[in-house]
Amino acid sequence: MWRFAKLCHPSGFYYRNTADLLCGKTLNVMKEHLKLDRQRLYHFARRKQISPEESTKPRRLLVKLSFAVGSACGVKICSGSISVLCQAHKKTRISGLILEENVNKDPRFDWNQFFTLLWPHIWYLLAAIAGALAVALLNIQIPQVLGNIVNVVAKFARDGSSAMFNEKIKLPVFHLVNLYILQAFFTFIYIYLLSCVGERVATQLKQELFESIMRQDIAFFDKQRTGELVNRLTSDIQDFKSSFKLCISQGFRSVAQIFGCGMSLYLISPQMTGALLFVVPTVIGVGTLLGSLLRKLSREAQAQVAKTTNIGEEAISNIRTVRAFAMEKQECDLFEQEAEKACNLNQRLGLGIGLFQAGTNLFLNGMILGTLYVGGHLVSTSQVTPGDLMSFLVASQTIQRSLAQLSLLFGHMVKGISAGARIFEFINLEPSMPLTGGKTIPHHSLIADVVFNNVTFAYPTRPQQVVLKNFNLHLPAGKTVAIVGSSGNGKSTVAALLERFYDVDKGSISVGGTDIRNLNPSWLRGRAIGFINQEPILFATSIMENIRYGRPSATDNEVIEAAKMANAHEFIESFPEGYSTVVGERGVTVSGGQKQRIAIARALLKNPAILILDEATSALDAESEKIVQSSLDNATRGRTVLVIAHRLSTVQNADLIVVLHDGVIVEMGTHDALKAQRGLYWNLIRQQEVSESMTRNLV
Ligand SMILES: Nc1ncnc2c1ncn2[C@@H]1O[C@H](COP(=O)(O)OP(=O)(O)OP(=O)(O)O)[C@@H](O)[C@H]1O
Repeated sequence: MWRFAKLCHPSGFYYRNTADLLCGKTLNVMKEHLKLDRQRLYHFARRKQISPEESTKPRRLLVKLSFAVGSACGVKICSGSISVLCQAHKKTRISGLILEENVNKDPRFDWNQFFTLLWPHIWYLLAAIAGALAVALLNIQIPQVLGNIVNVVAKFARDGSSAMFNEKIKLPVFHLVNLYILQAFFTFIYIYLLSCVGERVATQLKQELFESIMRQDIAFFDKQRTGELVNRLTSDIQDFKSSFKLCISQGFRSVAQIFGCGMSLYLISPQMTGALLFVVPTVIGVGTLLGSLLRKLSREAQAQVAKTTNIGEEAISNIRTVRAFAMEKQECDLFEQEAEKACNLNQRLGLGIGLFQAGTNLFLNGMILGTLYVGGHLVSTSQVTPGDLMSFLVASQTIQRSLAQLSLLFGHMVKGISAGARIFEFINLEPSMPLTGGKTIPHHSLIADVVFNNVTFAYPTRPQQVVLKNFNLHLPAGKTVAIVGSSGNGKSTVAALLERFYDVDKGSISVGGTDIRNLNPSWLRGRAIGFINQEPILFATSIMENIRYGRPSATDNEVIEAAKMANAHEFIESFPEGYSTVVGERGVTVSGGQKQRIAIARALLKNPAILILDEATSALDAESEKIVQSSLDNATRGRTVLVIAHRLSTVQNADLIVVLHDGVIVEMGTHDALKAQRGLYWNLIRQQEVSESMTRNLV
């Protein structure tokens, strides 16, 4: 219970009663019925702004949570009981709803997480801050030394003699040179150390973010656009890193200089200092006011930049489709439009930051003029020396520069904080389906019969459309079962559920007698199941590495054996570079049939007990189909096979053929038995025969 309390809130205390409430039986009921895990439930409660104080009152939390879930589901909830929540779930799919809640439109920057990230580098960071402060201290002394030099010069000018000038001037000049050398040394130290910390932190963030993205559910990728994810990995990390470095280096230095030089000013002339005093609070006040405005604008601009990147990325990665439809101009126009919007937003942001900086500079220059006027008057009445006036001017200019730098930093900080908030938000996303954990079955004892038991499923992004309804299917070990039916009836969904890309809403799927929800998902996908689909994706590396992707520990000989089994060895050997041939991005430099055979070899290398063929030959011409089909015949021997096919001629020899219509099995049997029934299967065969004969006639 205490561990849960800690999970709920970093400080670990607030949620003690909530933990009481959600633990044990209640939590189990919720988890079972609502598919909520603790983290997601907590996140949901947070998104609905249920404050820690409220959550110490269990009943109020529950009522509020029920109302939040209820109103989101369109269910009227009159009491805060768990059973009502469960009823709400029956009417709609709360798991989908919670998923929607996962990505916040306006993420907050988590300072706790930020400091945790910095903690391992604390000594480097402290040393860098100390270096920056040392530079500030040296800068504070410079006006004083310059003042001393001016006083010496003024004295000789008054006396009208240059005797002993060198002796008198030597000491302050020597002091100044020392200050400059030390300043250079400490500048080097803090910039170098800060670069080290900045790069380490950025790399760690990048790794954590990438890991988090990689472990998300497939449903997450159904919703998120690739461009936005890439943007977070690149420009958000870059923005965060540069603003972090700037804030630490210039922030500390500027603040120290403002205070140090402020003290010097006071010591030189309290009257002149008094006039300056009201400037700092004014600048800070205006800065805070403009802050929230610029933050909002910065968020909008960054989101628009992400959108633009996404459009560009999509067009580039699908360049063949773009070219085939002669859509280059439209793509360019769309990109231009979005880039223009991003440009406008960034220009408005620039305008805001520019106005702020220009205003600050104008104000500060006016302040220098005022100082000169008042200072000149004090010198003329001998209340201060010319050296003091010089010191005062240089010190107040140092303050001016520091304030200007702070205002500049302000823009960077705004950008960095919103980039950081988005990065942390994605790092903290908890997938509803873990990648590891659960049982693995030793490969040799895996009796891979597969049973779909009363499965009902709708995609999380489209919860209203139930794709499979009470779907029951038994795939006996070592047999081939084919699923046929017209397009959009849920055939590929069956394969996706068996791979556990999504969890079923109702019912269960078992492999070798074990519910796949209790199996280790990585083992299930990585070892137990092989998957070959219509358009396999190859990586832009060598054929050897592409096949080895099936089992990274495989030796070269094992790779070659798998290629032989997939009828791929011959054509690979015919390439001048053989297995070292690089296939280009997404495998563009090999033909469709060759790509398919490489993919079969890749799947065979796993030696999976179950093989899914999702329209594996439908993209090929008759000639290639024959070769690939013979590779598949090799591949399916001794395995439990699920075939999804459009071309019915390819499944005639299956042990069982299942006809799917609207997510429901309407016919089931062997090819001959189904043909004899003269039902939907027979109709599908006739439709296909008609279209094939029409094609033949056309040719
Ligand atoms: N990721 C997804 N998110 C939401 N809906 C989806 C998703 N994938 C498929 N669907 C929908 O689920 C339904 C079944 O799709 P599925 O791909 O399983 O059909 P299919 O029978 O394999 O079709 P085809 O033969 O054309 O490949 C379709 O209405 C489709 O629009």
